[in-house]
Amino acid sequence: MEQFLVDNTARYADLVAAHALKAQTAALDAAPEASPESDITIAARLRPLLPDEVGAGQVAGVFARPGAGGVAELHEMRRPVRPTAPLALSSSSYTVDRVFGPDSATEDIYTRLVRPLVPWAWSGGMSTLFAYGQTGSGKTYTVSALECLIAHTLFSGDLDGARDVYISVIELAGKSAFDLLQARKPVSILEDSFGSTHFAGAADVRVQTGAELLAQIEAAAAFRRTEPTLKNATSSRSHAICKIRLANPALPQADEGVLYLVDLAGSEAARDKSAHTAERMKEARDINTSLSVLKDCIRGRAAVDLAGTGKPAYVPFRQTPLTRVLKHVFDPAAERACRTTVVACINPSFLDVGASKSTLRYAALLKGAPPKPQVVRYDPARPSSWDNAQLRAWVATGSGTPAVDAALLAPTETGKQLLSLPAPEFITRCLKTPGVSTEQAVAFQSKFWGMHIDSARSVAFKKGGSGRQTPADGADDSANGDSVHALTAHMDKLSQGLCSAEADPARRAEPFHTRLRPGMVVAWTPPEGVRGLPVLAGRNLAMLLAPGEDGAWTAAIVCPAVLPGAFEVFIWQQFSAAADRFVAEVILEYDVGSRYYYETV
Ligand SMILES: Nc1ncnc2c1ncn2[C@@H]1O[C@H](COP(=O)(O)OP(=O)(O)OP(=O)(O)O)[C@@H](O)[C@H]1O
Repeated sequence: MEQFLVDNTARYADLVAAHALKAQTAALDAAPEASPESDITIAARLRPLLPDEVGAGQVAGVFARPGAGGVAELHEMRRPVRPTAPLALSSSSYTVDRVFGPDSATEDIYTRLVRPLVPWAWSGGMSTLFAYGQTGSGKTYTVSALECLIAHTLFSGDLDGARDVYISVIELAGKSAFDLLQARKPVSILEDSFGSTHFAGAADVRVQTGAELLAQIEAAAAFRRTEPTLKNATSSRSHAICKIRLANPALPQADEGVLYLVDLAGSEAARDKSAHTAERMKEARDINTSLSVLKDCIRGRAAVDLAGTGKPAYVPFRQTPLTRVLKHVFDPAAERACRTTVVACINPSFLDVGASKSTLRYAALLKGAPPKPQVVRYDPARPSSWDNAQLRAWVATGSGTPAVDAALLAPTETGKQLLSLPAPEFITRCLKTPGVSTEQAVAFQSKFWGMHIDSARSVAFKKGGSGRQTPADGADDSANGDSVHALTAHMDKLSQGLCSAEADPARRAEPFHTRLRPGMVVAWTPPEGVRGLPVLAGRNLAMLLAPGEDGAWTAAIVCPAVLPGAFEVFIWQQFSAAADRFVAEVILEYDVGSRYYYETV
């Protein structure tokens, strides 16, 4: 096909020129400008043909429709079925918010569509910029230039107030994630019990000037893996994600702003891969897999927009690390408002019209109305919904005798912020109240966390029941309770030795009580009035250590840890209990990066 096009380049160019003439005389339907209120804006950027492409006789096959702002036109010429039939053009058009032609500068894209993301994140919102398109279409070129402009705006002094700015940069390749600010140290992508995504183990560097921010981005770029391919001499073989966190020191109780800048790896058509080695082929497979899940999420998100029809929506964002990071863009249950700008990058060559069509199709699909963020309403059973006054009122009545002084425990924090507080800090604050013992403080912290876990579980069940996201996208609900307090999402498959699951799959079907073994984590029922052990109001976990006499087991307490959603084994807090106190197996995996256990989804 490519040879057919090359052989007929002159005819193709004539047909395109004739089409352009017709289009100019026709009335052009002006595409609507991107609404400033819209939560997602889509740009298409057509890069210029590069000198070597022009040298090879390639011509453009994708154009910005003149005067129409947001319409891209593509022209294909197919080999006729009958050799004597005249060559004809098949033209199609796609509408996005704005199409930037080959002469447009990155500053144009920034001013029109990207700049509004910065004040949004500055004021505590979540903003995301991502560029996608086929390999060699200009994603890295565009994102790097936009990063410079964003760094300038963040430190220009034009935005109200002061923010502490932190940056992390990671690379996602297949199922692995690497910290580009720590010389490619492996990290994990974890989801906490509030549904937020974390780069566990990644550096989070504070920067105080635009130059420092850019220096970090440049340092990270030096560690990003690129390889020469047929299409691009410096092809990125992975997705790069830069996360800029904006903390407001004047309002510590407010949500932090987050700005994600994502340069996706490019998709490759079969002919782009003809010279790939086995290793390049594997990379290409991983890239195409994660991009195809991204497309499924785009499709799912579009289906959510049709939710008024009663059609249940399925957005499979938990399937790959990439879509887990971009979850807030697609998640129908997201609680935080999020603004997104997508730049669909296009190589305009007539040889790549098929790939450009696919890029534009998904861009157009993203243009639908975004899922509305849910309003977090006060729920007395849900600590993460409490403001400071509601939290303090509960502490005054729910912390035992003597009551913990709420002003000392939570001077400014909301319920969600107190849940995020490291356990030792929580306990230290409780101990500031005269008369409060360590046991009381530990039990109170456990009760508070237990309440959060239980409320998260009931939210997950409600969502499942309403036909929205079902627990953990098909996770084994009986084993892990639900998707919300199953926070995990390990990128690297941890070895069986680091996982509490039964290693032998055949044995997993056996009744739970016949499978008890050292290392297994179980939910258990503590006896009434047990003393000296932290007992949670909700589910209690323990790790079995060794069988004892009369069917009893020695076990160690497993408690919620400092990092939200993580668990740690209190190996020093052992107890002995009859096997009938153990009610279900709970599968935890050990994360080497954070050194905590996480429940598997
Ligand atoms: N708007 C543009 N103006 C001029 N040159 C451009 C433009 N966009 C991209 N290029 C050039 O095109 C080539 C490919 O660009 P880039 O590496 O950004 O592509 P990519 O989409 O990131 O590719 P991959 O997915 O393979 O990493 C580079 O040489 C780059 O300098």
